[in-house]
Amino acid sequence: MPSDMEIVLENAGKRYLREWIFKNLSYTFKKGSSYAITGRNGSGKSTLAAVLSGQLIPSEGTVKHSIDGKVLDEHLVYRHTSLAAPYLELIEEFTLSEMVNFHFSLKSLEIGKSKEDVLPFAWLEDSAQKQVKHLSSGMKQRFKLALSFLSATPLLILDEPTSNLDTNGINWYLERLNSVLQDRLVVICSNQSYEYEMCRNTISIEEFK
Ligand SMILES: Nc1ncnc2c1ncn2[C@@H]1O[C@H](COP(=O)(O)OP(=O)(O)OP(=O)(O)O)[C@@H](O)[C@H]1O
Repeated sequence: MPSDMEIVLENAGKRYLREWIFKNLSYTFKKGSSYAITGRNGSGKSTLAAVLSGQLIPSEGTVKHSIDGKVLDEHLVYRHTSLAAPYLELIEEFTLSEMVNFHFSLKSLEIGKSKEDVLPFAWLEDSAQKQVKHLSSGMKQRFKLALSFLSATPLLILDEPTSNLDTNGINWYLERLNSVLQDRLVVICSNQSYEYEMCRNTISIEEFK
């Protein structure tokens, strides 16, 4: 079972040049709970996801990640985080098998899973020798989600999780999401209620302008 992750934001704000994307955000994110970050296009959902994943540092205020009660060095947050998003690319030249091997040389697999389980989990077992660049957009999204779902990280952030997925893919996503909600801290950035309606908490980023 992944460790216990907590993220505490205190008066956090992020600005690009003169534009404040969000301000005065104080919030605690806890393991075993799930959080939807909602808001219109361009409102700052992905920016907040980048702060939560340790990729961006707030322009004001603080963000503190801790694992099992110990505060993490901000440079180490990425090791404990899985982020799946349409704008994050995989290594396009790799075959899917190579991508699985590479990804899980950096991250541990969920207990009870092996690398051989990853492609069947994503319904991609027939594409093991295909290059990532030759996947369809929906296949690629399932692959990205599968790598995140199966990584034993306490923090799982999904930005626009069902983009490019068809109805079967959306049901696939909902089932797999359900199975990780209890054990991890899950954050979903979305405008589509069906993607996040199982989340216990909703943060409307537009309230923090
Ligand atoms: N690196 C950057 N430099 C300057 N502005 C940026 C940068 N990254 C994002 N922005 C701006 O920050 C604002 C919020 O963008 P963000 O991608 O976080 O929104 P979003 O809510 O995720 O949007 P969408 O629903 O369209 O994905 C936008 O105005 C965007 O142009």
